Amino acid sequence: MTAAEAVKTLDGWYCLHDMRTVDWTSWKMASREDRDEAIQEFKQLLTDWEEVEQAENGSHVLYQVLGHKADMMFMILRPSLNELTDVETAFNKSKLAEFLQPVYSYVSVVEMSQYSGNASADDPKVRDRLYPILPKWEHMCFYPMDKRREGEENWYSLSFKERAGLLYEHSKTGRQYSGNVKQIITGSFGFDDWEWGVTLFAHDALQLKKLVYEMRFDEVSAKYGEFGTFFVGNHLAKDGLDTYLHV
Ligand code: VOV
Repeated sequence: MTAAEAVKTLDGWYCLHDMRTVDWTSWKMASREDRDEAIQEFKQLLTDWEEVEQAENGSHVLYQVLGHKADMMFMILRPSLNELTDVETAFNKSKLAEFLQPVYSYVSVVEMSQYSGNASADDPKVRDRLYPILPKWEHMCFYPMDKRREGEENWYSLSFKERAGLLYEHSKTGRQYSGNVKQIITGSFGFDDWEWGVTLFAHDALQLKKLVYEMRFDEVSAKYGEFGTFFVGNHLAKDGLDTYLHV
């Protein structure tokens, strides 16, 4: 059997998803001054990140996660892995981070696969996909995924044409959610434990469930999709931090 052809990808900003739980016990035990200092310092960090976003050198969002898996979910985009590491390290050195436990992280890069023609990185629409300013919509969902390679169900031995056809069907389902769900697909081959990260934003949380459910029936997901841990949360704006961290 001849090898199937790999699809070419366009790759944009590097991406870190960083999930933390809050150690509420030690947060409550800290003095009021220490808590205030931690919040102020964190807000300053967010202000610095906002400047990066305004200069279109990266983007970030913060969500408050439901359930025990995490409390805070950051998604941070930067032009290089080095800059992403600098952001992570600066945050880890902050006072607030002393009260947070890292519980999950995911490293990837914004990706567009070239199944339907050759998109150019000079096209402004393509640039917006590769270097997205993340939406600050009410809800966000993140999960990693693989494409199966087991017996007859091996994505990586399908021809280019077969994969392109399946992804075309996939995109038709996705497009029905245009305006209601925004997806950002990040590739993580060689970077993390799964092959892609899926990040979805919605104004109405139910739209996330409806889209992911409907896609389960698309052949590409039904036959070839394998999924990791799901995280879902509500947008946490800078001016909501005092309320969130008030004890
Ligand atoms: C919100 C809707 C939505 C829309 C419009 C959409 C469209 C598209 C298009 C046009 C393309 C192909 C070109 C490209 O842009 O890369 C893709 C590609 C991809 N998708 Fe998608 N997808 C959506 C949504 C969407 C979801 C919800 C998922 C998770 C699957 C699920 O079952 O839980 C997903 C996954 C992917 C992946 C992993 C890839 C890369 C596949 C590869 O082998 O390279 N995707 N997707």
